[in-house]
Formats: sequence, C-alpha cells, structure tokens
Amino acid sequence: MAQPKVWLGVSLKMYFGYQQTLTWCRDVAALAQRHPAIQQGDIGLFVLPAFPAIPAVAEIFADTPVRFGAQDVCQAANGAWTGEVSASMLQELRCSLAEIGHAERRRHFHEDKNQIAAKVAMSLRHGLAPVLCIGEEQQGHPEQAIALCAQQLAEALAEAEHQGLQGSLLFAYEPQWAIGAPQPAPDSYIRAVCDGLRQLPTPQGITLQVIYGGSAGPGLIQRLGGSVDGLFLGRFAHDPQALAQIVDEASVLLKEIR
Ligand SMILES: O=C[C@H](O)COP(=O)(O)O
Repeated sequence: MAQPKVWLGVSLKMYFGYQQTLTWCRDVAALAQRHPAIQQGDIGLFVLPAFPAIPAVAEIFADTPVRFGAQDVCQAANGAWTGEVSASMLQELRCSLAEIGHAERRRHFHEDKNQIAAKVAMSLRHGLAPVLCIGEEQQGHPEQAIALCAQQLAEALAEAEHQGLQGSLLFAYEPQWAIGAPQPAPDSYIRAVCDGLRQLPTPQGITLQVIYGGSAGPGLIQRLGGSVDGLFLGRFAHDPQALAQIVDEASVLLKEIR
C-alpha cells in the first residue's frame, strides 16, 4: 500500500479515561468515514491510545482507514519483563505502529539510546512502524538541532541496521522545549530543521518520513507547507472538531503543493 502524502497522528498519552478514549475514537472514526482525503489514503490518520484501550479501539477503527498503535513497546521479545508489552502482542492486536523514545519516557523512565535502538528493531521485526520521537532539549540554532537529531537517529537505527531489518519509520521531530507548551516552535525553525532531517541518510530498506510534534494544532500544517510529512498531535487534537479542522487544512495543503 502506498504511503500517505500527509500523516496526522495523535497520542492520547494518559490524558483520557477508558470510556473517554472510546468516545473520542468514535468521533475520529466518523471523521475518517466522511473525509475523502482519508478514505483515498492521501492523509494517513493514526491514533496511539493507552494499552488497555487498544482492543476496543481496534474494533472502532475496524472499517475505517485509521491506523492505531501503542505508546511504547518492550525491547525484548518475551519473558520475565513485568509490566511490559511485547511487539508480538501488539501485532496480534492489529497495531501497525509503536511509539518509541518519547521525551516523557526518556525523562520519567530514563530510556536510553540502547533501549530505544532495541525497541526500533523489535518493532520493525514485528511489522510495526516505529514512531520514533527525537528532539533537542533546549532551543538553539536549527543546524544544532539537525546535528543532534542526526546522531540520535543513527543511534536509534543501529540495531535495525545490524539485523538487516527493513520497513518504514515515522520520525517524529519533537523539540522538547515545545512539548506541552502554549504554542509550537516557530514556523521558520520547524521548517529549517525538518528540511534538514528529510535529507538524512537511512540504512538500506528503511524509509523515513518526518512529522512535527510539540503543541501542534489547527493552522500549523498550512504554515509549514511542504517542509513536513505531517504532524504528531497531543492536547490540541483532544477536541474532535479541532482534529477535523486540521484534516481539512491538510487536505487543502495537499491540493496546493502536491
Ligand atoms: O505526543 C505528542 C507530543 O508530545 C505533543 O504533545 P502536545 O501537543 O500536547 O505538546
């Protein structure tokens, strides 16, 4: 199946309860059913709920093009890993994506580059597209951000390359200083960094698309134009109408630039 021209992904983090998650997903399913660009596959919509909601979310999205996945995945295949969830179980649950290395997991759970590289490899091995989150801690110059992201990307892909794995990867560029903020990073900054990130080399057989996350919301995708392959949304997609607006904006952008 061809890759969407624009990705719009939402991580629900731990904001919603179980029923709230399902209600929101039903609204998103209805949006997907009525929107031509989603139906035609030009816009790829994905949702990352909390683990316990995944089976019910799979049912809600069963007859829609909406993809879903997990907010994390275990670096090991199976065994004595209390509290973890394996890539193979996510695959059984029909997930198609696994988020890896979010700044909150690096901060709260001290995830390091070796764990992240193992999770990327484990995901690709089980047909899960990694949503790999990378971004600098402090705002600086775009060139510095690109260099730091390039290093982190190479580290994250090292194990997959070593194992000769193939697949597609969503590189979620998330400057840490813009996550949970009132507004995203400046447009010119995002464009400069993402233009650079899209030029980065990847191992043979691994394709990469760059999406921006960090207080993204309505209005941003059009301002970024063709510099990104989509958005990774958080709080500003909690209102289904806001998400619908962003889908409309992506649809207009597609007509303008692609
Ligand atoms: O996972 C999503 C990103 O961390 C962005 O979240 P946010 O838009 O709520 O800042």
